[in-house]
Amino acid sequence: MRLYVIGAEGQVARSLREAATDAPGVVFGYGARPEVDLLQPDTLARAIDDFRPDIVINPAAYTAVDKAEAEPEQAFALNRDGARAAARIAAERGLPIIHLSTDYVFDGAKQGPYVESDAVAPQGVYGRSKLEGELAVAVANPRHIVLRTAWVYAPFGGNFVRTMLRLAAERDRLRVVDDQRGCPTYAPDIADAIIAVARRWADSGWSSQLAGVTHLAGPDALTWCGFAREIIAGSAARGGRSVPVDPISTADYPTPAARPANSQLSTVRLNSTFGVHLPPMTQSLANCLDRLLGNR
Ligand SMILES: NC(=O)C1=CN([C@@H]2O[C@H](COP(=O)(O)OP(=O)(O)OC[C@H]3O[C@@H](n4cnc5c(N)ncnc54)[C@H](O)[C@@H]3O)[C@@H](O)[C@H]2O)C=CC1
Repeated sequence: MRLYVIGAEGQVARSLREAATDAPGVVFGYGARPEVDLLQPDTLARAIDDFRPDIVINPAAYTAVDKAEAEPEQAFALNRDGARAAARIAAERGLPIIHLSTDYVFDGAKQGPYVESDAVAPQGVYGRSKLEGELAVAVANPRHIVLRTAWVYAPFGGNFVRTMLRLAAERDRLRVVDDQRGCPTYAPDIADAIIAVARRWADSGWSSQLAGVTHLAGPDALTWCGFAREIIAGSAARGGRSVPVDPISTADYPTPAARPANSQLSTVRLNSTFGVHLPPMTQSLANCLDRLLGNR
């Protein structure tokens, strides 16, 4: 099975690169800027023609949620138009595409986990651009799987876990939002899940039941404050500084982009359609902290 990944250094793309060393029977190709730039789709078309994959995977995105409010053109250029171009290039070559999207397509008003058929209502530019990307991918390529993930963290890249560890080293107390709830998702778990989804697809062949949106997120829902406390406790257990984490409200921490109060994702479809189950948050966070704090 040959998988072509757009991007190489993002949290998910780099995790796929790492997973490649432990994925028998899978040959990976990658395209990163400047050679492959989704804003110049010809570069992607050439790279795909060279590599000849069985499946294209698109984790590349404009992911700066707050900055997107000030530069919507850039967000839409990549998250909608770039996504459409990648799906079309795959479709023109008879290839399926696995595309990554976000929990921020929801408004957060629901009580409990969101399922794939729930109404979408993004609160900001980033969420709107990703939602329009989902729709554009579906129109451009009927053989698509959109995997909506959430609250992504990894031992590398810009993410909440690394920010909390840095702040804990600099400050005596942390104040973290306690009225937004979501599912932290470890990028290496996303990579394993993408490979499992691709294998399922390759082994049993395409069926239209696979198409559409599937939620791919960690099984545990927490608030940012709750997650921060887990991170600090895990860090302290590995010799890091232990600092108190005080709960604050979203109103106490205004940001340019509004975020959903609840974006917990149900993974029932991921489990039943693809047979994929992500590890518990405690296990994945421990793996991340072990890598970050040098315990392995
Ligand atoms: N980071 C998060 O918390 C969440 C991410 N997601 C989605 O998951 C996917 C993966 O996210 P991450 O790996 O965390 O993102 P990231 O921000 O770590 O990486 C983004 C990637 O996009 C690439 N990229 C940017 N502009 C490009 C261009 N013009 N051409 C080609 N590549 C370009 C970058 O080089 C980088 O590899 C994205 O679709 C994102 O929207 C969904 C929910 C939460």
